[in-house]
Amino acid sequence: MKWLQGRFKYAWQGVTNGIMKDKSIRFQFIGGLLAFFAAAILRCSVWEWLWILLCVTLVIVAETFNSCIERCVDYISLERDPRAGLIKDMAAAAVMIVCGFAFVSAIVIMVPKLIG
Ligand SMILES: Nc1ncnc2c1ncn2[C@@H]1O[C@H](COP(=O)(O)OP(=O)(O)OP(=O)(O)O)[C@@H](O)[C@H]1O
Repeated sequence: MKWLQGRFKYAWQGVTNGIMKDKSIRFQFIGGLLAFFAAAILRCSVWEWLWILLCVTLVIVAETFNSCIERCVDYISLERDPRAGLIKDMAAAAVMIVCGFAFVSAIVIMVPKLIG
């Protein structure tokens, strides 16, 4: 049980440090809160809420991994190197792909409610 508490404490530290110290993670958290706010205003169904929750979770997880990879690369070396650039670009691509999925989901769920 103590082991589990320790794990949770360190993971929670990771969440708070991510929000406080990384502007990209903070930005995605704020975006997620806005998505929840929109879902509440538009009276989304339980399934729509779950889909929005999935999108927000995926985006925040992808951004967290992206920031970790960027920091790992910078920790190893701050020198410019095409291999370092490729690693960072691929990590950023993962975020962009997930954001694309979330954007399409938002259009499909929310636009019909806004129109009619
Ligand atoms: N060491 C490096 N060598 C070569 N190219 C790099 C290097 N570091 C960054 N780059 C290039 O610059 C881009 C931006 O990298 P950077 O680390 O500034 O991330 P960022 O997306 O601006 O995130 P943040 O705003 O959180 O710093 C990378 O995607 C990569 O193309």
